[in-house]
Amino acid sequence: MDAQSSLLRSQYTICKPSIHNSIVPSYLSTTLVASSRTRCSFAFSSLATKTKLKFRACVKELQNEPVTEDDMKSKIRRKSLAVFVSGGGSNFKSLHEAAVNGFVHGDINVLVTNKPDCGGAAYARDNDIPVILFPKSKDGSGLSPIDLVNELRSYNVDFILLAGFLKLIPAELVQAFPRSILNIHPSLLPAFGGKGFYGTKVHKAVISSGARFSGPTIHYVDEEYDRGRILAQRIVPVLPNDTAEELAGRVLHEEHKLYREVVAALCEERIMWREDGVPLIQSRENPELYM
Ligand SMILES: Nc1nc2c(c(=O)[nH]1)N[C@@H](CN(C=O)c1ccc(C(=O)N[C@@H](CCC(=O)O)C(=O)O)cc1)CN2
Ligand SMILES: NCC(=O)N[C@@H]1O[C@H](COP(=O)([O-])[O-])[C@@H](O)[C@H]1O
Repeated sequence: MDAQSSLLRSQYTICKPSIHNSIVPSYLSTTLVASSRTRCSFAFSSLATKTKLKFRACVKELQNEPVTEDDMKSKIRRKSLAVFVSGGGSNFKSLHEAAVNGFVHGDINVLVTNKPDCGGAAYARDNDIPVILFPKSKDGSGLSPIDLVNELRSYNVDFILLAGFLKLIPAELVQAFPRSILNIHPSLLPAFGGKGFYGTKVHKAVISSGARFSGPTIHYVDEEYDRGRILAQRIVPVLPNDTAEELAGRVLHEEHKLYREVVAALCEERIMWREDGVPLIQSRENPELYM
């Protein structure tokens, strides 16, 4: 092993190779994660072109050349996303636009809904995104939980994003996609969450409580309503003469921005889990900062 590779090994925590058959020298055919300021983390893919891109990006980093966003994204696999809606789907549309314009390093490959005539489903059909009915409706149409898991697997779904979906996600789905299902809720959880707290009902309860602030929460989904690990929140003021509709509009505006930022971090693998189980988002600009 030459001096450079031994230096590399001394500075970095060597992890298990994520993918074999790389075309680069053996001492680089592993995942190296910098322990110091310059982070040079790369996992080589089995595709020569991607490996060259990743290797080039890492060498640029080691040579202290600026690494562009494209360099970063060329090292990370583009993610496959499923969105679940029950209503108008403004968060879904916002996320789809972010995926199309490149802000989110992923593709929304399937929409799931319990309301096939809702606005979100119409938008999906207009944009050639397959629509799946879940759960089963009274006439027997729609998928069972196991069939839905299998269907999502057929789209290679990495993450499930709930966006105004009003049915309980069953344990089969939660267990099939661990730490991979997010929900956006229009209050500062744990306040004003749980069964019965959805849509305008949430905002009416916030106003009635006299709370001075509200805002969206994005959290991981577990078997209960709104009890999963909180990942991100934003606050908005509750004004003295607010109607539920006015507060809803103020919160929804923040929801769109927050969900785009969180899903971008998710797809760029910038979610870190603290030892006590709290998930944190690593800043895109400065990897030393978390939020
Ligand atoms: N397993 C989970 N499933 C879902 C979660 C979750 O956290 N874990 N979040 C909800 C979204 N949500 C709040 O963010 C929510 C949606 C609906 C309800 C509710 O009370 N629904 C009614 C039925 C409403 C209807 O059919 O029109 C009910 O269950 O009686 C509470 C919270 C999505 N799923
Ligand atoms: N408890 C779940 C819940 O109330 N979700 C809320 O439904 C709305 C969906 O709007 P959209 O369909 O326009 O994205 C959003 O405000 C979301 O926070």
